Amino acid sequence: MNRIYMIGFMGCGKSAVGRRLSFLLKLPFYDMDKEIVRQTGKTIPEIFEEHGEEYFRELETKFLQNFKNDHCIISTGGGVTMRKANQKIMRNTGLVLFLDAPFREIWRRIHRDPNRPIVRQSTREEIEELHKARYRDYKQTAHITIRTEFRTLRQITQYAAFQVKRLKGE
Ligand SMILES: Nc1ncnc2c1ncn2[C@@H]1O[C@H](COP(=O)(O)OP(=O)(O)OP(=O)(O)O)[C@@H](O)[C@H]1O
Ligand SMILES: O=C(O)C1=C[C@@H](O)[C@@H](O)[C@H](O)C1
Ligand SMILES: [Mg+2]
Repeated sequence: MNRIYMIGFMGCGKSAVGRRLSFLLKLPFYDMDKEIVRQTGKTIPEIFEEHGEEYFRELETKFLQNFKNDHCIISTGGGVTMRKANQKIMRNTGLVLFLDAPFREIWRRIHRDPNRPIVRQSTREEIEELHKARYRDYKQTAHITIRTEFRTLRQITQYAAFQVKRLKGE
């Protein structure tokens, strides 16, 4: 299959870059978190509160297993690489693009957002640890890593499009 997956920590720019890339490459765009909210009829905080994180992780895996569309861009949830099964599905069904943003920038973007259960329940130090702990999985899962510091959304999107075309041999 021929998908493009955007991976990376919360707030790294997956949705913003994914949307722009979808215009540039003329591919439909999907946001995994939004699809899960649509399918369950619950918000992410509600899913975490009512069923716990493991249940949410299971929904993510089910989404990846059952999603049928090809030739599209999928912005994933920040914890999607926690499961090896998810890493495998993504690498086997498309190109995986990791947006590597510095933690202080990520924190600035996410720390006040009430819709992020993991951030709401943790200190800055704990979230920084989580970022560190996940970093290797993002790197290992990705076909393409883009460092976003000092780059505008437009520059990141253009670079992403260039790398995608290069890897597809276009
Ligand atoms: N390189 C950048 N320069 C300036 N602003 C950026 C950049 N990347 C992202 N942003 C802004 O940071 C915010 C978070 O980006 P976005 O929502 O795309 O992240 P995300 O990875 O999809 O986060 P999540 O899915 O966890 O909510 C947005 O307001 C976005 O416009
Ligand atoms: O980093 C995470 O674990 C998460 C990121 C969000 O995209 C959501 O998928 C959810 O809030 C969990
Ligand atoms: Mg997003």
